Amino acid sequence: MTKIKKLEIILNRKAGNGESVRVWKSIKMFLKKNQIDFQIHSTQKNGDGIRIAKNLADKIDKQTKILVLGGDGTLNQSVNGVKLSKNPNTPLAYIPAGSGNDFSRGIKLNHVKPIVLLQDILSMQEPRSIDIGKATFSDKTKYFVNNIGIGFDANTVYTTNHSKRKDLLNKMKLGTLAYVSSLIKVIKEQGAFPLTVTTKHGMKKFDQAYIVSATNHPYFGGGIAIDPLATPFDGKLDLVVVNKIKGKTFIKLFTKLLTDGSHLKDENVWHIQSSEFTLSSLHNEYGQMDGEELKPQEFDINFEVSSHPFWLPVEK
Ligand SMILES: Nc1ncnc2c1ncn2[C@@H]1O[C@H](COP(=O)(O)OP(=O)(O)OP(=O)(O)O)[C@@H](O)[C@H]1O
Repeated sequence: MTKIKKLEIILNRKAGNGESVRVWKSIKMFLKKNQIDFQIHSTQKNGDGIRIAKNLADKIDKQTKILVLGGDGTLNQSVNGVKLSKNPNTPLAYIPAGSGNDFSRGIKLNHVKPIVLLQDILSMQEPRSIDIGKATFSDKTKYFVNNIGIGFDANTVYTTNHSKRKDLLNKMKLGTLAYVSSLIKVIKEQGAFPLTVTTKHGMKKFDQAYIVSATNHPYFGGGIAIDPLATPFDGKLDLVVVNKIKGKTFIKLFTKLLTDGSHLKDENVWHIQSSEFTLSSLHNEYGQMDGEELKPQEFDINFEVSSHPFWLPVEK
């Protein structure tokens, strides 16, 4: 194993309802045993990941690697922090320790044990480039590793986060139950909304959009393959728009979504792959980015595919 000088570790101790602390204990033991120098930077609140990653990337040297230990939200913040720094192409290493871990699933690293992943990360000489999304809002630019959703999935994220029972169910290791009970509420409450998609080939209008996902890889919501055809290695983003449907048609489509992915062929689903497109909805809707809430708003977002170097042993 090539010796690196130091690991700067961004740790979210709240990620994965304690999973990150469990993973961190085993990693710490390995680092101490192998006399690898490290410094830990714990996030204390939302937004800390951006600040810490920016500060670290501002003064990074060649023998130091930044390692992110947390869930998709912590990785999102770390990528955005690096992009704001003086060295926006600073590679990031990542060990998933969240609840959903959709990014690691999307790059097919979710079955790799943390210590095995750490050994690969330490020995890598060159980082690998992986697609990420770049979203330009009217007032800001944000990068995302998984997806940005408007409507149904975003409403589910919002409803779960604001559910009074969430903390209790999480403590009882029943987080999925919180998600399912939110899902039932959202199915009842989420309405259709108008959406305009603009690509280099023209404009498409939807009067009854219901699920809208601009995605870098197949997964949202902790392993639901909204877009089985998406890959973070093709230099494109995918867009899936599902129209509002009811009753048996909805159940049939939902079953396809949760089982064999054939929903993409359904007449109520529209799917494109493109390096750039714009989404516009003049309707107050919930939004989510990598599982984190975007406050309800009228969306007007330009999407472009981008990429970032990662210390991650991925195969295309
Ligand atoms: N010390 C802290 N206390 C409370 N919240 C924190 C703290 N540190 C970070 N956060 C916030 O915790 C949230 C969740 O983090 P993260 O997404 O990494 O974990 P997760 O939700 O368990 O994983 P996943 O997104 O993969 O499901 C993020 O919004 C992050 O800003």
